[in-house]
Amino acid sequence: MATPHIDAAPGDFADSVLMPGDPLRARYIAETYLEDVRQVNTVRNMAGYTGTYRGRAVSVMGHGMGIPSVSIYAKELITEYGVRRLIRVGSCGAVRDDMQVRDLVIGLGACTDSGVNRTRFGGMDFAATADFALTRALADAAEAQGLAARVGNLFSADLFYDPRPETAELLRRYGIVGVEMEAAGLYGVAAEFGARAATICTVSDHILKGDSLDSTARERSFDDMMRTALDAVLLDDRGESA
Ligand SMILES: O=P(O)(O)O[C@H]1O[C@H](CO)[C@@H](O)[C@H]1O
Ligand SMILES: O=c1cc[nH]c(=O)[nH]1
Repeated sequence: MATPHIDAAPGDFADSVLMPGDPLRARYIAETYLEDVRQVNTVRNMAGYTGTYRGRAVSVMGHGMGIPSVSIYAKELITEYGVRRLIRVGSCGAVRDDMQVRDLVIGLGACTDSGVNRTRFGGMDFAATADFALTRALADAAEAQGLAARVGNLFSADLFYDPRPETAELLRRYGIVGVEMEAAGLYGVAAEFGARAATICTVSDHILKGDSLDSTARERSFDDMMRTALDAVLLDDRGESA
């Protein structure tokens, strides 16, 4: 049944959904990697598509920017459309000395300055962690393609433009592998509503070194990440049926 934010019909989404922040990245993934693809969401131009990848039904849909936005879409996909697996395919900033633009990172956990998980978790600190098997499938899929992917803690920021000059250095000291804006919220939604979630990101900029990719590159050049996420769905299927 349609929601205020998704006008798809029941059954329009596959059980596994890749979710970039950018709906145009969703369109690129659908048009480049899926067969028999059709658009299943149009509301607010938050494009959603369903097709097949190597014969398996997969959906891809944008989730917008920030935890409030991803929380709406993830919740509705899980509770109204029966989605069981959500893989965020994002961009992120790097802070570590040993990282650079285009590195791949997988978010085993996600720290945050957002209060949403305390709100949902009775005022206590919720450890926002990805689904282990799905995370392992992402790591295995990257390795199978010969790609190096760093697995670790993300930082999901409420503010893209953080006014605190000390934040990036603090995150560097704690070994944060990527600064983005949604994973901690996505993991909280998945825990609340009983689904499985994971995150893979491509480094789009280095916050301390000052390197940065342009918007076109962020929309349509993260193919290693996209293929890794799609292959991870297939690998995860094998784990679930074992
Ligand atoms: O490129 P996406 O997936 O949107 O991810 C990152 O980019 C946006 C900020 O530019 C935020 O959504 C952040 O999480
Ligand atoms: O949220 C984001 C995404 C990319 N780079 C950042 O610094 N933050």
